[in-house]
Amino acid sequence: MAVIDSGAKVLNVTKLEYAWKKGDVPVLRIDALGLAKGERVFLRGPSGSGKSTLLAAIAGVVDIPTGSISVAGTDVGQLRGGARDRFRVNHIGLIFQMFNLIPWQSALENVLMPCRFSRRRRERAGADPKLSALRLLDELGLSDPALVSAPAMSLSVGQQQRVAAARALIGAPELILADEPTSALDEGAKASFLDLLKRECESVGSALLFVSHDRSLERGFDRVLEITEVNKAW
Ligand SMILES: Nc1ncnc2c1ncn2[C@@H]1O[C@H](COP(=O)(O)OP(=O)(O)OP(=O)(O)O)[C@@H](O)[C@H]1O
Repeated sequence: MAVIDSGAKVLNVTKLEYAWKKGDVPVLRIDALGLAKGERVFLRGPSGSGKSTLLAAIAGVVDIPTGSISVAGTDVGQLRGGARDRFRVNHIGLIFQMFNLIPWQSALENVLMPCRFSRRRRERAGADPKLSALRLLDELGLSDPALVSAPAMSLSVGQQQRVAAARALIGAPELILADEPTSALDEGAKASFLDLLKRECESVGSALLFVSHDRSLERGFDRVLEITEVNKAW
């Protein structure tokens, strides 16, 4: 069980309304959604119900004309351009379906990427970020030096997924957003990856919002939310 400080919210979504095109019917209408510090929440829901759109809004990838989203006490919607990008790398770790690794860079270089762009993440990664990256990779099951130094594109899907998780976790961002990162894995690999991810979030103190339509994965989370109950637009 994660240590949850219910007084300190890492994520606060209030009266959010979002449509992909101005004038279209909104895909998201959320009155209130919050995550406490260190809390691990499983958000499930059918295909097309707005899960990925919600994560994009929280990450500040899309603009929110109505409502507010605060992450670690900052209203993401109030940040513009480069400031929003800097905020994202400082405070949020992302694990998406396609992992978004830089294919020609090594596994280790990919994990260290947030530390290159964020002094905060670098400082929070300890005296030697490289050692932290190697520790995270090791704990996520990637310890073979040949794999650690191999270009990301030469790794298997499961290995790439571990690299993406280590990259999200390095430097202990307050919030990890994971969008179906297990979709390409078999059942056994899904469960063990998820156990590792939850354990690592707990060890670095990050809250986790894990999105999936796969209900077999929801065990062991602090809270399970059904998006069709949270998202009134659905
Ligand atoms: N880039 C986009 N431009 C326009 N519409 C989009 C875009 N991305 C998603 N949508 C639409 O928004 C709605 C919600 O999609 P979203 O991807 O958020 O759902 P989801 O619950 O994550 O689905 P899945 O489980 O299949 O990934 C859908 O109707 C989808 O067609």
